[in-house]
Amino acid sequence: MLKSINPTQTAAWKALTAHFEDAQDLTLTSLFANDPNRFDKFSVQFGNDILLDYSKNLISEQTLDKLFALADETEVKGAIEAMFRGDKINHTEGRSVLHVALRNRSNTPVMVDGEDVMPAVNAVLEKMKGFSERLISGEWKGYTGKEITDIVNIGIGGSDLGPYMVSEALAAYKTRLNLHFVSNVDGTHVAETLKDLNPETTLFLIASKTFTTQETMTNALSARDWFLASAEDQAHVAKHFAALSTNAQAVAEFGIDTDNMFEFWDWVGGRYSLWSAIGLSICLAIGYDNFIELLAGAHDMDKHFQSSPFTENLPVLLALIGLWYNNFHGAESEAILPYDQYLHRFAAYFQQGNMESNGKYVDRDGKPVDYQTGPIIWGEPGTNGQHAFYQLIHQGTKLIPCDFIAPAISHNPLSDHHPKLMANFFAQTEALAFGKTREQVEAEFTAAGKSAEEVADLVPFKVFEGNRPTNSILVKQITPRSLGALIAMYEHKIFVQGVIWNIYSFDQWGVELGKQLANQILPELADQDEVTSHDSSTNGLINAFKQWRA
Ligand SMILES: O=P(O)(O)OC[C@H]1O[C@](O)(CO)[C@@H](O)[C@@H]1O
Repeated sequence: MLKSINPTQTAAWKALTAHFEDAQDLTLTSLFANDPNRFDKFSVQFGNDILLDYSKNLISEQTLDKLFALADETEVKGAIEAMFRGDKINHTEGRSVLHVALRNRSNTPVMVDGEDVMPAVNAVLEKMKGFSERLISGEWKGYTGKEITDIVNIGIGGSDLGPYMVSEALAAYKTRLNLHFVSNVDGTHVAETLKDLNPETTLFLIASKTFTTQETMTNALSARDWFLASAEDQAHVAKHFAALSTNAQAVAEFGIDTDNMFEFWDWVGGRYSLWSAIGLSICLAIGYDNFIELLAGAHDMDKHFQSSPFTENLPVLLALIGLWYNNFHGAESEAILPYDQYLHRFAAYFQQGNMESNGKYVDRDGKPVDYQTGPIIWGEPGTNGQHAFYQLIHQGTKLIPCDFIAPAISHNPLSDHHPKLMANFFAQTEALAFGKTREQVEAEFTAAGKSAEEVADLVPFKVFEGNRPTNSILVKQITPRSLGALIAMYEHKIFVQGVIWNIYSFDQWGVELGKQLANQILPELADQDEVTSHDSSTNGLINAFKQWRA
């Protein structure tokens, strides 16, 4: 169990509060003007894969020193050790937090309740290898003897977002199998997905840690009905359905052959589970060897996180910088902006990763916090975002720290697309940091021959204040290995922030009430009787719904 330390009561927090007051007038323009070595000082490279430039942040060496002191006082180092050691740091569920064991390629023992989990981890990986190789090679045949061509992963939340994001991110490594992801309980999702598929050549992965999730079970039953409408014989299910779960009993009850069950364990959080059997769809999408590379990249980042001094530690640096804006500058959200079309689900993935982990108002003592915890995470790929919401980032009234992510080498080096993409990537952080002054705007207008009246009229709208902070994360190329490292970097960032905010990052009780109420409401929708059991708004809506369907 992690010790409860109120971060606001630390000396470092108080020092940061005073420092924030003193540093109000700091601008990125002056910080860069006063220090020609700022990039060298505030950038760090991870192997030959990832360069983090955090120089365009509203920080000085003093700011960082105080943030490192905060990490020390809140015992971040001890918390990292506790996680890797297998301590039950997910206190409210009484569980260890060991997604790092799933990618522990050095295979050193990792103990849970006195038992090394690595043999079980490796056994499931071997099973995933055999299964994915038989499917990809075409050796595995469907019930009419045809090769499988399409895989449908049915899962939601952590059992969908990670595999979907990675399969898209690594589409350049695609095998011959076509992957589909069904998550929403809205029948449209499964219906539209199955429309063009052939039951003879389709295999379903039912991905659910608990194997009780309403959305997934409903979609799985519809998929089974669709399949049996053609296959007719229940015995054929074994060739077309596999389960990824911790719940062997529920899998057997569903009728899936236990040979086709890929196990994982309660010490794997749903939103940290793409490294587990939940990653089977990734294996099928990009091949087992590439999946192992993904794990290896994450393991490299795990080692870096465990052993690098905080001053060079990418996840720690990102966490502390994020916290500086969240808790001192009052920023409410963070944008993740990948300049890579393949990463189009990256921000959506970390919406769950971050917001389900750190969206908590109760501290480790069970008391409400009196400071801000997890930020709102959002984002879309550049350059699309530039033509949609960047206006607000540049000239709006809200402070939105942004992470810009881009690969130096494209998988699709078509004509001059990549230089153009990258020119935008570099230009945006420069524009956000340094803006455009009134004098610059006036000079441009004058050079363009505008009258003094026009200049006076338009100048205010064309000024960019700048001083908008960004991190730039330049990746050599998006490969399975670098992507593994990138994902693990963000996972550990979330961990560090949760430790400092004195919250439990690995439970998600906040999703339960909605599920409970939906289960109460569902039977009320089955007849035409007027509903009176709720508040007037909920009753009114349910009754209007019933009337429209009558
Ligand atoms: O894998 P399961 O058990 O179906 O759960 C799916 C998702 O539901 C949640 O429990 C809550 O939304 C997530 O944490 C989890 O990733």
